[in-house]
Amino acid sequence: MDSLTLACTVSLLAGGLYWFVCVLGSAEQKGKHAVQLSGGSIQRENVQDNYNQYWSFFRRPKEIEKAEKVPDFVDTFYNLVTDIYEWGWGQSFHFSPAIPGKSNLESTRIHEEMAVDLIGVKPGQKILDAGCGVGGPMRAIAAHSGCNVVGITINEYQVSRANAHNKKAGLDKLCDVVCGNFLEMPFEDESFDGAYSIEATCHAPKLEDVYSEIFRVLKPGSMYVSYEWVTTELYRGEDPEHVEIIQGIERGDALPGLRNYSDIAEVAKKVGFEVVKEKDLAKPPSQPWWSRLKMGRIAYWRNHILVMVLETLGVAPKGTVDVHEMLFKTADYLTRGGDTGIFSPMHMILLKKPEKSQES
Ligand SMILES: C=C(CC[C@@H](C)[C@H]1CC[C@H]2C3=CC[C@H]4[C@H](C)[C@@H](O)CC[C@]4(C)[C@H]3CC[C@]12C)C(C)C
Ligand SMILES: C[S@@+](CC[C@H](N)C(=O)[O-])C[C@H]1O[C@@H](n2cnc3c(N)ncnc32)[C@H](O)[C@@H]1O
Repeated sequence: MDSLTLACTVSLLAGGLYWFVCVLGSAEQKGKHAVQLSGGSIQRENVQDNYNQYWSFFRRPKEIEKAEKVPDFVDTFYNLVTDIYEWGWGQSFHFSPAIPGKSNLESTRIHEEMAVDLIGVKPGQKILDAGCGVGGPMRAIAAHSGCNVVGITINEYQVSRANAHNKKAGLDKLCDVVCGNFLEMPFEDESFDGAYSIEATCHAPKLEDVYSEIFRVLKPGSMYVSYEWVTTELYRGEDPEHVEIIQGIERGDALPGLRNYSDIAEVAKKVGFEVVKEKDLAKPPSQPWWSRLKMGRIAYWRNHILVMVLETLGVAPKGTVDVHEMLFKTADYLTRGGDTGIFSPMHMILLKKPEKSQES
């Protein structure tokens, strides 16, 4: 082979590799690239062990029932998946109904803005994002409403990602992120003008515990909206296929147990909220939220090959392939949950903390 042919072959191979890794594998919002996949706050040599530990929770269902263990197991889960989510989905870790003619990014933003519009807050007021992830919703909501948003997440790595994104977006004056447990928040009573949570409270072992904390930190007369993960009226506990789908969703998403839609308002009333509105945003005429998962299937295969290559080369930590495979399977359970109509990730509930009565 002459030197010209060799040079051409080498540049073609290098170009192909660059295209495969950086172009095909690029992050939706340039948040993460495949070559940067990590285990969050877990040291790279411990990623595999942590993944095995995560699964062992499900081999001992009694452990999951022990409420105090859940935040740790959720934290481990987010160390394992945060980079993969950012790389393959974007900075907003939730679903939204597909909107004809709109991109995924636009539909996501519309779904987020709806949350803050519902709680009727004014620019300059302070609102809480309970379970804020890396802050995709927080930035959209701060920019749209002009409110100061304080987010809380159990995962330290997400705090660092959210802070970096906030700064880059020029929204660090409006957005603050705290690492903590939303079951016992480090905030004063009656210190927020509003609150929202997007697909996050499903991680609480008892919904009552997180709702009562949010109730405590809200000022009287202010509102809270939540997009809840629930089983719908079509779910039948005696149908083995339904049980398989729901268990698949729970295992692949670090959930201590999905609740039925009919339980949500009951819990809210029990802790003192008034229920203003309740609606499953996934129901027609909304377009399927799961179509984005279905359309992504080819990309998941490509991602899987890429993750295998990167793990073999020692670029991605050992265990990344297992985590990716878990997500791959989870995407299928979620799609089946959507297709059968037994599951919704966007059961919206709008709540109000009552004004103080004259006597009190
Ligand atoms: C609210 C939660 C998370 C919801 C979603 C943001 C995530 C649920 C399943 C995730 C994914 C599944 C398949 C992955 C794919 C195999 C990979 O190549 C790229 C990332 C995925 C698309 C990933 C992205 C995020 C999800 C859609 C829960 C945890 C309460
Ligand atoms: C699926 S993500 C959604 C994040 C964000 N709402 C979004 O839509 O991008 C769930 C979030 O809830 C947080 N979370 C779960 N359990 C928590 C707890 N006990 N305390 C604080 N945050 C928690 C996770 O750390 C994660 O940030």
